[in-house]
Amino acid sequence: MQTVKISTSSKDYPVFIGSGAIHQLNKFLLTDMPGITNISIIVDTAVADLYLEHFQSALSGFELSVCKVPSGEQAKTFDVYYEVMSFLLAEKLDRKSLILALGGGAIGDLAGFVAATYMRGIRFIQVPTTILAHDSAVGGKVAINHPKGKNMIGAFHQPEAVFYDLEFLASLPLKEKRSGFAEVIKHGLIHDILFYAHLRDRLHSLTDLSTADLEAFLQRGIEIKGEFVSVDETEQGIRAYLNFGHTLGHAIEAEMGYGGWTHGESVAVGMIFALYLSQRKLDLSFNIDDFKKWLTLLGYETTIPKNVDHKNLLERMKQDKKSIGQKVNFILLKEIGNPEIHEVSDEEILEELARF
Ligand SMILES: NC(=O)c1ccc[n+]([C@@H]2O[C@H](COP(=O)([O-])OP(=O)(O)OC[C@H]3O[C@@H](n4cnc5c(N)ncnc54)[C@H](O)[C@@H]3O)[C@@H](O)[C@H]2O)c1
Ligand SMILES: O=C(O)C(=O)C[C@@H](O)[C@H](O)[C@H](O)COP(=O)(O)O
Ligand SMILES: [Zn+2]
Repeated sequence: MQTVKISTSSKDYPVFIGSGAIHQLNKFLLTDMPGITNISIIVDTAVADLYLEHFQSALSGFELSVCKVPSGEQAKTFDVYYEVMSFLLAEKLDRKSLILALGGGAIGDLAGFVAATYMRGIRFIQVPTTILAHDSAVGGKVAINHPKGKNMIGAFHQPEAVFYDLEFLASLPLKEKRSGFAEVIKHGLIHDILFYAHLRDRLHSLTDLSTADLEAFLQRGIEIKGEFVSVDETEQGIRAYLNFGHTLGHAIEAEMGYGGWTHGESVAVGMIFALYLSQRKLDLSFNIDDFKKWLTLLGYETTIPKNVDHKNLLERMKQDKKSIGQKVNFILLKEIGNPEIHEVSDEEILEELARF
């Protein structure tokens, strides 16, 4: 098992990565988190069917309750948030209680936001079950969506630890593997040209990946994420680089109706768009056609669907959290591994969307 240490201004915590990682959780709770009164597991129904029994059998000596929520983006709604809050109150969680988020990024984001706001903040642990969650479980961004925009209601609240048991990943459908790998590729593009080159070299299919490769890719992704978060926990500056591909990506997700396209599928298209803008505005030297061919081989879409209205996308991008005074800011690349934030005018965005 590997451990990556995440160090932020509000908290330091470990990310345990490897097969069987959840079997270390009980010991961690007993030795590193004294005084826990009771624990609530927040889990989506699909993950519960697959893994809840197995997960619960790894825990003993605690008063446990289980709160099941819908799977996918349906979990990140105000109604579900309210239901979970009501559940925790009924279960009498207090300020010494613990929340365990068992699931993908949607569950981590929801449960983390619940933990951040229940009685003004209680402790939680991330137990990610998707590839994508190598990103979402680390760094403390927690949120639910608003119909007007992704993650519009949220907080920064770091977990006490992350237990990333790679055995969970075996049951992931291909679509979800693809979604997760978009963020792995993002981590390479924004920060580590050698890692990106290594991914290009090794990743020809998402179905025949060796466990060793998968583990190494996820660990490197987590390390890169940790580097940004440790310098800039609350996104005053360079943390925004982790948003590469998300300006358009989030607009696509919201415009298509949350869950229509997965987060990673939308981010992949958003990254291609940001690469075109990077060529236009920063003279990025990079073969985008070749990149698109690679993504196509891996099964990604490489442009927005024909029926999506460009003006609607622009309006959504104006509500992105990086937009200031209705001016849209994109994360662009000067070169691979070297991101910058740049304002892009409405005219430039619409022109590039028309060409896209
Ligand atoms: N907080 C952050 O820093 C951050 C970073 C990236 C993404 N996100 C958020 O994460 C969410 C996407 O995360 P996700 O892709 O993990 O989504 P998810 O939690 O919706 O999981 C995707 C689907 O896979 C299923 N699933 C989960 N684990 C499984 C398993 N082991 N086997 C089979 N099926 C499984 C779920 O039930 C769901 O249907 C988005 O809401 C995105 O905004 C947050
Ligand atoms: O951790 C971050 O910072 C990121 O931007 C990581 C993204 O992959 C993630 O999707 C995040 O939730 C987006 O944040 P938002 O602030 O744009 O909602
Ligand atoms: Zn993301």
